[in-house]
Amino acid sequence: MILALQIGGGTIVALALFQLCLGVYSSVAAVFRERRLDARHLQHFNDLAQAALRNAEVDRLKSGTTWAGKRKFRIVEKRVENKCGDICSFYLQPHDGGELPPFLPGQFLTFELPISDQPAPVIRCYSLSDSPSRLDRYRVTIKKLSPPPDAGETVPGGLSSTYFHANLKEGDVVDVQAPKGGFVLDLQSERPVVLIGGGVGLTPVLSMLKALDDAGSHREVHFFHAARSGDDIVLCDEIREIAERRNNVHYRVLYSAPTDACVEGRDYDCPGFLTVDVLKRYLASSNYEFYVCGPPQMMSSLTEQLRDWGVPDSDIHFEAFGPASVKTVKSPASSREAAESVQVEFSRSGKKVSWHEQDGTLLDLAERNGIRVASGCRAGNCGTCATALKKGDVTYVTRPASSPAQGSVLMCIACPGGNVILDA
Ligand SMILES: NC(=O)C1=CN([C@@H]2O[C@H](COP(=O)(O)OP(=O)(O)OC[C@H]3O[C@@H](n4cnc5c(N)ncnc54)[C@H](OP(=O)(O)O)[C@@H]3O)[C@@H](O)[C@H]2O)C=CC1
Repeated sequence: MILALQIGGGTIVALALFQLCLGVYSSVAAVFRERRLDARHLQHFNDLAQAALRNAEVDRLKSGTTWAGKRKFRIVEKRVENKCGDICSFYLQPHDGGELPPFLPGQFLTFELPISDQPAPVIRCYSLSDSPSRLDRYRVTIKKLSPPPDAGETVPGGLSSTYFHANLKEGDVVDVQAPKGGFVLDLQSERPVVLIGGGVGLTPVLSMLKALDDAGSHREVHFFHAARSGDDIVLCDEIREIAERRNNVHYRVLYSAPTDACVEGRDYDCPGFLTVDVLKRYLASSNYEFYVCGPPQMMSSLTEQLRDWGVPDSDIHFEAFGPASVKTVKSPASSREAAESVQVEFSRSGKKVSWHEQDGTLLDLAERNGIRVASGCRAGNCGTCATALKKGDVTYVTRPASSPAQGSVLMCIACPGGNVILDA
């Protein structure tokens, strides 16, 4: 009921704002038409009206008119996206038949999956890969993670991605938390933007591109899409369709291991890895906003190279799920003697343990000592591992996607800054 009222209220506010902007735009347009002023002025007012709408929408989303906790969604379509068959899109609609709140481009959904043999629901985050303006269904695009080729049979594949691919089918219902995440495109900016997607990491940046397209943005956009070959690449037709329609959007594909069937110049633009040297071939300068999502090695090397090229940190936006791969902050202990340790007390479990730099994050330390802490993305995005800090300070090894509640810390990306007591 509250949810329905919230959504209804949000929709009414958005509609009222839309009508207001439309009214202002129409009357200004009429005046300009009468006075026979040129089309550039009309375009300017059109842009202003659109910007006002975008700002209102961003404010509404930031204020959180979505849903609390988990909500049931039905898988209405499952679509294999690549030749290898290891990447599938899942289209989701609310099982309650209610409204689908919009999201910010780049955000993700958090799933709670009842995987058999697991002591508790498995929590995983997947980026939304479609346009934020689509209010009929959400889409996530998931790669089935296989064990490394030389791992033998002892190492399992990705727990959650295997569950999605092998167990979930059209008609099934899943528990989903509302869209969240701080890796979002700044829709208010007018600066040129570079969107970089490596492998299935293209999903959040594809959503960003679609948001710009839907908004009719005139921003200069360069989309770089890195994949192994034509067998692995996904959703490129959707990007190509936008790039062909819009002069301001430029699309380049890189294959690191093209097969014999891949033709350079037709299927892809460059062989090899995406590096800053490649970017320099296509970009006039480093003065762009960069949004990067891909495999950890690519994220680390590319963000480092961008910094060396002189791109300020404020213009480098990235996201990685999984153990922190792009370090933005020095671990507190890196400035200390390796032998020095601090005491970590897990008060609820009644355990006190020493922490050294090699112990990693507080979540790693807790798990190694048999302390169960619910966790999801392990990258400071989903907030599942937020735990009350009763005493002491922590330092984050990567930027948290959003600040945890006052007095809580995200254990998956936190290291102790001295002796600490945690409510775990
Ligand atoms: N919101 C998020 O945070 C999301 C994150 N992801 C992450 O994106 C990643 C995508 O994985 P996957 O699809 O398997 O990607 P791939 O392993 O297929 O990698 C994509 C491309 O990047 C290349 N690459 C590897 N290392 C580098 C490097 N150092 N510099 C430049 N390019 C490099 C690969 O080359 P080669 O393989 O030939 O070495 C390949 O061509 C996953 O780690 C996933 O967790 C995915 C979705 C959403």
